[in-house]
Amino acid sequence: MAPAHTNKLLTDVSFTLNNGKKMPALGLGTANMGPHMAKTTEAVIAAIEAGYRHIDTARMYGSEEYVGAAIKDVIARGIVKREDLFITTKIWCTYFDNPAKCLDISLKALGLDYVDLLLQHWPLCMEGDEDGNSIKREDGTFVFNPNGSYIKFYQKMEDLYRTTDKARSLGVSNYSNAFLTELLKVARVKPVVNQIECHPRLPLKDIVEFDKSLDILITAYSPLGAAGAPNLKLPLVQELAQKYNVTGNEVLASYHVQSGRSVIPRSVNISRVKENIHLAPLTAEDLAGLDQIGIDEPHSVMMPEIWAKMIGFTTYTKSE
Ligand SMILES: NC(=O)C1=CN([C@@H]2O[C@H](COP(=O)(O)OP(=O)(O)OC[C@H]3O[C@@H](n4cnc5c(N)ncnc54)[C@H](OP(=O)(O)O)[C@@H]3O)[C@@H](O)[C@H]2O)C=CC1
Ligand SMILES: O=C[C@H](O)[C@@H](O)[C@@H](O)[C@H](O)C(=O)O
Repeated sequence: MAPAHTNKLLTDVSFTLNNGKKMPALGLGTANMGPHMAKTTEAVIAAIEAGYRHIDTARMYGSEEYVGAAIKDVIARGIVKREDLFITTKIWCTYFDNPAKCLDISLKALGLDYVDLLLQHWPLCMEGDEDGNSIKREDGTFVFNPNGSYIKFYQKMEDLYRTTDKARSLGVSNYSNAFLTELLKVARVKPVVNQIECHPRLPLKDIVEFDKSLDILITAYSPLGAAGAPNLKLPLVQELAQKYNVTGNEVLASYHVQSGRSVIPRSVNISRVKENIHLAPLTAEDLAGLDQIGIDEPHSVMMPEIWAKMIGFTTYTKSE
């Protein structure tokens, strides 16, 4: 008989941030919903009913309105109180000069007075249209602002954090060690989180170890390898799922949680959202085996190569 997974649930684990606040380890991602956007509300409601307390969104995703509708519903039905939830949103790169405007739009869309965590989405400054959308060239590439500074962008977010009650914690996303080092030379508010692409094919050990040494929590995005969930096909993931009687999704989430990282898988499939909540008791050997996949052949699924180069991701190879 297959050994049972632990009775411990991913939804029961939380981490203490460097400002003393707690962050639930498992969050639901809401990016790239495309034609499934309308299902976001249902997915977030299902997640909260199943015990998730952490939802990840961003102005750039267009999902905040749908997340907001779900929050309104679960609070109205008495399932949770606002203070039980941990809501993250992100300032898009076109608002580098005015993050306050972006946050106000986000809060209105979410129907909230504050978010629990506000992230700088990328350490990049982009040209935008009047709605804050990135301007793209005909070939699909983004137009960067040559005079924009990612550090000044973060400092404006610090002002927002220090002078309003609209963000309970401040963090960054897609920061390499070189960019974080430069930021920390002048930051008055140390980021609590660095949200990065991280999974067995891109373990980014250098960033994971550096951020840990600074007490900056990693949140792992694209844990399944993004659209089509290609990481579920990794033989070691399948082997560990069988060994611990869990799903591949649970192995890929437990890989982070057992290593002290939060993780934000996305799904609009309600049964997947509800069922993939068991913590697999992965051993140090299992974790090292999963890391080794991407140490041998690092592979990003999300980060455009040109962006990676601009922001100092030296271990990066190429997108699929
Ligand atoms: N800070 C940043 O720059 C970034 C942040 N993020 C955040 O991280 C979150 C997660 O990353 P994301 O890139 O969305 O991708 P994930 O790695 O979470 O993969 C999501 C995809 O996997 C599919 N999937 C899940 N389980 C299965 C299964 N058992 N079988 C088949 N397919 C499956 C989902 O389909 P289905 O819905 O049908 O289950 C969905 O298409 C984002 O939603 C966002 O919140 C992501 C990218 C960049
Ligand atoms: O092409 C760029 C990338 O897709 C970028 O837009 C996303 O990774 C985004 O940051 C997200 O959070 O989903």
